[in-house]
Amino acid sequence: MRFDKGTKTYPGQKRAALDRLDLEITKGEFVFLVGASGSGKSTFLRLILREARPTSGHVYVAGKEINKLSSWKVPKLRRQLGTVFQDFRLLPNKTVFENVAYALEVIGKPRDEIKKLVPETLDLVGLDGKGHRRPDELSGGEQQRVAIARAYVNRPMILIADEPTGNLDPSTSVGIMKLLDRINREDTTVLMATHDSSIVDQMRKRVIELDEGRVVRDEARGIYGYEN
Ligand SMILES: Nc1ncnc2c1ncn2[C@@H]1O[C@H](COP(=O)(O)OP(=O)(O)OP(=O)(O)O)[C@@H](O)[C@H]1O
Repeated sequence: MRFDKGTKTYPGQKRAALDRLDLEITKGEFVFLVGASGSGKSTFLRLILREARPTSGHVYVAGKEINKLSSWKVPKLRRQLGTVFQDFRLLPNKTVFENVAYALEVIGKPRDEIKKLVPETLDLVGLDGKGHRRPDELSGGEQQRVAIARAYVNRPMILIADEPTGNLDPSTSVGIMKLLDRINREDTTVLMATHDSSIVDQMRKRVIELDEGRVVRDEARGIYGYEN
């Protein structure tokens, strides 16, 4: 993924939420996106997901220029991007198995493949034997594992995680990070926006810090590096 002077100014705003960003994230990297509230992290992720479009400059994701992609091709792009959020976003009336299977049903995967892929992925995230439960019968950490399974079941090129440990206690968060690290080792790019300084300090991965829409720090094995 690459930003070439990628800029986003929201309608009616004077200041750009992202200001001429130049950076590249290559396949298989693990990247933390940090920065104070309002620094532009969500806007960065929204451009990649094409939930927003750059006002100027270029953003390339999975070899495509985001702004040139016709809207009917957007679902195909999003299939290559798994997403995980702070608030899990599971379907409450579906079981764990159904939540994960749903991600494959909507893209038209055949039933026999779904039957194979879902248990495999639940196993990978440490939820084997819990497929029949509903989200309210799981701990927060387990619910986040379901969300990760759902994001990963289709083996996306990039996993985007927006504050995935934001609702979890520190030891549960460590378990979630081990899982994201494992997924990264399978050659999936992981891009994680976070305010969790202890996680960033423990992992020592690439850290990109934004401030007022600009990159103010980009370190290969960085730390969180600023006060919340
Ligand atoms: N829809 C919008 N309309 C106008 N301005 C917006 C919109 N969304 C974000 N902004 C502005 O763009 C800037 C960047 O916001 P953004 O949400 O990307 O920050 P963030 O780093 O994700 O913050 P947080 O850590 O609080 O989620 C802020 O100044 C914000 O007020």
